Amino acid sequence: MPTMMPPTLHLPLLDATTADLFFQRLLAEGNWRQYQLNLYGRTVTEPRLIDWAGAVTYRYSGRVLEPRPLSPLLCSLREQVERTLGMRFNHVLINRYRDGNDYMGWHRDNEPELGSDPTIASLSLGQARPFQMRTLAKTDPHEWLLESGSLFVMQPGCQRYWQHQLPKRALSRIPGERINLTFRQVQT
Ligand SMILES: O=C(O)CCC(=O)C(=O)O
Ligand SMILES: [Fe+2]
Repeated sequence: MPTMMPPTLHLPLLDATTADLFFQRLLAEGNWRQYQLNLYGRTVTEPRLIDWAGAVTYRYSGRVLEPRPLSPLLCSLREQVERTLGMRFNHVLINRYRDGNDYMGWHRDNEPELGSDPTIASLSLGQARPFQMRTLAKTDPHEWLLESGSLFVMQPGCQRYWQHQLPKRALSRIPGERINLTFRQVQT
């Protein structure tokens, strides 16, 4: 049976020193919020903190993320990502995982506002963490280690035919904090 791989790119974008500098500055400047979600009638606390910025409203996971200007720091990161990929992005969703207990379960980024088959560019800063993808048939996941400063790109096909997750891990393996920025193009 042939092994299918999702159409992704994984490349180094920032050196370790620069990545750490951006990590520290984002930690300090972020407007971090931990949300409560309503899951089948139960209220659960989301196992991570989030922040965002973008020129347009983005309806994400049952909430409305109002437009917010990108800080100079976020503009500079977006510019590096756009220059590297030759693409434009008008929104950035920022996830902060305090340690291995924080995670994001299996999902697709398939909100209608992202268009039918988007490219999503994901920049990792801080603690390296495994990231997994599996087909909709839930076949064995592929796994990558997303290191600080690396850019992981989910190209068209990924949100249509694959799910992804950032799994929970023992604190002994994942003691540190990670920030992830996902650059998206929200349709207007
Ligand atoms: O933290 C990550 O690497 C994944 C984040 C993600 O999947 C998302 O924001 O939709
Ligand atoms: Fe996602």
